[in-house]
Amino acid sequence: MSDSTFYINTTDDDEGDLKNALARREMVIYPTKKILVTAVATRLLLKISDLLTKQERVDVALTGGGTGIDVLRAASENTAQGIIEFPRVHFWFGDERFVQKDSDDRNAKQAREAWLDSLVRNGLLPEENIHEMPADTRTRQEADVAPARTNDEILDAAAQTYNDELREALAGKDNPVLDIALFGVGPDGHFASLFPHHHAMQVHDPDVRVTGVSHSPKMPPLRLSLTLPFIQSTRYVWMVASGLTKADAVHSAIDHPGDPDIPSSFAAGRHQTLWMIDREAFSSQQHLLD
Ligand SMILES: O=C1O[C@H](COP(=O)(O)O)[C@@H](O)[C@H](O)[C@H]1O
Repeated sequence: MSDSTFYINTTDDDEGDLKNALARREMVIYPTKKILVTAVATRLLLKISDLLTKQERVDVALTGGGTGIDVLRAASENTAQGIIEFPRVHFWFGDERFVQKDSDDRNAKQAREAWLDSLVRNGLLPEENIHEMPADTRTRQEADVAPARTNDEILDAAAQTYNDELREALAGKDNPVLDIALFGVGPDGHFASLFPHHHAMQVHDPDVRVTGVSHSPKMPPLRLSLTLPFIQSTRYVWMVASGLTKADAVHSAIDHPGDPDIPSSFAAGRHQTLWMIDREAFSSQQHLLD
């Protein structure tokens, strides 16, 4: 394969049901991780700017994870930031590690350090436009010795808090959903904090936007996540993956839409479902381009 960018599938940008959304998935393959994260950051900024010409505010869910945070770092260096009226942009999170607010594990802390804090410092983004998921207000020691039932109750309350914040904030929009949601993919195929066969995958009620995730197979064990129905109500769902360790997961997600073994195979947006990956993450599907 040459060092070019490849597009697989196309979408007609029509609204459709979940089956159609899964059938209309697009994929863009970039030659390197560096080009990938720059391209995703640029696309994100341009899409926000485009949407702001048509609507009053834009709501974006950010992701944690190595590649996801690199995208935000790339956004912080991108001159296209200059075309965006950030006071009309609200940043949310697709999932969060339920740890103390100052923990380096928190996706929100990493996202702030990579990009959001610099927007606030430079007077571009109002602090109140950053909607962090709740943090664990207990000490780590207290959380470690708490009974599972207590943890579940605390997680449920935290999920309800973020659910209500989303519901109230989005209520004034013509379409009370997120506009763009960015997600990373784990080697096990998880996205957000939705892990294979985990109870958090069983939420089907579209009014339940957020769920607690206990006993996460990836550390830390307590998490919060947007639910599948809420993610699938989002207009633009963008998946980002890089590196050889993600190749099998990406392959399975694309080959087997709607497979509970691979949560990211359920990723779908109402207008667009776009996978953006680098060549290493594509290596299991190389035959499609040969
Ligand atoms: O724990 C998480 O993992 C996924 C994937 O992260 P990566 O480092 O393997 O790219 C991430 O998307 C999610 O936000 C995060 O909480």
